Amino acid sequence: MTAPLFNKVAIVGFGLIGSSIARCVAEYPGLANGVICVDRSQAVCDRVLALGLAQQAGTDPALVSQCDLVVLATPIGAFADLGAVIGPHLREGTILTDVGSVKQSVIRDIAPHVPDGVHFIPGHPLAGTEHSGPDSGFALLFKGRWCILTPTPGTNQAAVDRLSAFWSGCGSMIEVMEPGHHDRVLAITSHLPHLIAYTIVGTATDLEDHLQSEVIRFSATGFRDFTRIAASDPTMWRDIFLNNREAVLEVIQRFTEDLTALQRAIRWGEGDKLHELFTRTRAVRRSIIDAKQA
Ligand SMILES: NC(=O)C1=CN([C@@H]2O[C@H](COP(=O)(O)OP(=O)(O)OC[C@H]3O[C@@H](n4cnc5c(N)ncnc54)[C@H](O)[C@@H]3O)[C@@H](O)[C@H]2O)C=CC1
Ligand SMILES: O=C(O)C(=O)Cc1ccc(O)cc1
Repeated sequence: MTAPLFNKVAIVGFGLIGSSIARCVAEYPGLANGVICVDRSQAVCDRVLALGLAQQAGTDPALVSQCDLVVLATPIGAFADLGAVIGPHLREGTILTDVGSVKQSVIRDIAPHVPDGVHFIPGHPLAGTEHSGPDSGFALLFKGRWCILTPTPGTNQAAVDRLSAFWSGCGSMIEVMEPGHHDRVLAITSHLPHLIAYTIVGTATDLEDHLQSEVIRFSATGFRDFTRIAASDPTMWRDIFLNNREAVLEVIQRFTEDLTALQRAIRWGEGDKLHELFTRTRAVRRSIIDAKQA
């Protein structure tokens, strides 16, 4: 039998994503011999042990010194402090990665704390839900989903290959990308849609208060889909918007211009304009579904 890719994996921040990775390690052979949980919440550590998701769990960052793969999976606002407390405990040869939704800020916050001989490879699985905490994870979360790695120039290629193999073993497809490009792509495909969902649900709730009406009670499927996204973790999303500020502001500007053009088309009864856009967007949806089935 060949040895697993890693001996022990430390997962720092054991919520939806961290616990899903741990479940992959438990369920899929060849990834690692064991998992150590590091979480600032003792209640989370107790729950992780009760669920049998790690062999050891605690709040002490020094636990990472036993591991050859360390995955940071807290909200990204915690990364700068976390880098400072974890850095001194990393062993030479260890791969340090993360799952944060923004990549340039993560590199800014973590890289200064990475000791020589430790391979820092930022990552982002494009998979998740609106739920949080160790009970909400599941091993199939990453199956058939992209995982983007954004190594900086000079990163050891063997370490990148080893981390790629780990994510492949979790069921992901791997893409390597420049961090700034990642942040611009995610601003439009993930961050703006979440901002729109938060806005629509907020607007509808305000309207409901104002009109003393039942906007939410009679909401149709479209609105309900937005409420799912708008139920996502407030701390995580606050950190994403504050840390991908420029790219998000840029896409908000573009979106606002396009929305204004639609507003004008509705005001002036320009049905052809509306129809042409809706035809194009329907084709986009179909191409996404076709690509998934291919
Ligand atoms: N939720 C999602 O759909 C996705 C999230 N991500 C990224 O994954 C990361 C984690 O997200 P979730 O798993 O949803 O979060 P979560 O809220 O489910 O879990 C986060 C865990 O981190 C712990 N934590 C917070 N600060 C800490 C600190 N300073 N030290 C140690 N532990 C700490 C919390 O106690 C909690 O157990 C975020 O950076 C997010 O951007 C990436 C892809 C999808
Ligand atoms: O729940 C959803 O629809 C998501 O979009 C999950 C998600 C949230 C954040 C990410 O960085 C990646 C995926």
